[in-house]
Amino acid sequence: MLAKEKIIDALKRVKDRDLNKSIVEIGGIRNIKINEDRVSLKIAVSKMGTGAQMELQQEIVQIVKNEGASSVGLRFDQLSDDEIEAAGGFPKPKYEGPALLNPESPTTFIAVTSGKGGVGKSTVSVNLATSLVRLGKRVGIIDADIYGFSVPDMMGIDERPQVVENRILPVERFGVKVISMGFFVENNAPVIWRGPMLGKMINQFFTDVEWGELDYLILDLPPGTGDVALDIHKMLPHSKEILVSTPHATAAFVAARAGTMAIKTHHEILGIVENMAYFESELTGEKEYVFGKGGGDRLSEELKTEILGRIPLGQPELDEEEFAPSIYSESDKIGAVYIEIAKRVIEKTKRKTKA
Ligand SMILES: Nc1ncnc2c1ncn2[C@@H]1O[C@H](COP(=O)(O)OP(=O)(O)OP(=O)(O)O)[C@@H](O)[C@H]1O
Repeated sequence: MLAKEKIIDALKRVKDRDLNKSIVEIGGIRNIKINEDRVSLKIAVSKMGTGAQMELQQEIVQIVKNEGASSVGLRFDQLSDDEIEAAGGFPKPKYEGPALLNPESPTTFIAVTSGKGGVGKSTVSVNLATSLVRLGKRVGIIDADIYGFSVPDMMGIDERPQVVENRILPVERFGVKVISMGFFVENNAPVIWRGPMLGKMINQFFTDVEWGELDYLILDLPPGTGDVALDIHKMLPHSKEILVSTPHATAAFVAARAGTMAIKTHHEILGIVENMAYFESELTGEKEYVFGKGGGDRLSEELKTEILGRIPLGQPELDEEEFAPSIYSESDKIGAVYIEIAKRVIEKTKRKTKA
């Protein structure tokens, strides 16, 4: 008579093909009967009716025969969902896409969007990027606003990215690694970009650009809620969003639509930046609400998100050396507002970024 324990012991080596765990360990041995040298088994697996199950069957029969059985009767059973979970569940498929898009990557993606053009989305994108760098973060920016690639001009970038061994090296400015669609079109000519083409291009930015390690990748997206914006939303399932709006009621109303899209695509909205919020008189310090008041607050109520900051009207002081028309310096009043916004962004995304 064969010993049950010995057979179970031998079966410990056999692994459930999909859980990659020993069938004995996960409670797969449902029944084992021995009659002289004949063995009858019932074994539960995580997935029935697969090619892997056939293979498993042959392995088990062989092992039991090696233990001295003259015949082996084998039936299969399905492990319950609870048993599968208790066994640690199915291992995650190995990620094979670009490193930057790996959900496990420490990079936080922040898409900066607006309901309509001209509200300062690109200005906010570049100043958020430089402020994050000033706070010690590693930052990249993708200028994907196909209606006008303004990021290079705003940051005072004249050069084009170099290509080394088929890898695109982003242009570095103020410590920010910059890639703009504008780098790759002739004379910044307006192009008719269709969704798939744009998607391909952006995808290439993830695969072919040598970003190195980044804490934040800021995306300056086209305004509005068109197909293009929607495609990008879908392409970056774990991206967070910042909405830029002015205090004007209509601007806030259209921004709400962009916010609704973020919610639909399950993107977390980090908050709202209310740009051109007021004009502060240098003489009296009085605030003048040139574009009205309250748009941002209403938007924040509607989308149940906070206002990350309110940027007053005002141009950066031009530094002849740096010539970057839209970058506020650290000593600038508006630059300081951006630093506060960047701090709040870091605070809200802490879990994901490396210390
Ligand atoms: N707080 C501000 N005070 C004064 N001017 C500003 C402010 N923010 C942005 N601007 C100016 O407003 C104009 C539009 O800004 P920007 O290009 O950033 O907007 P946008 O929303 O990205 O527009 P588009 O979608 O058309 O590219 C620019 O000339 C910019 O310099």
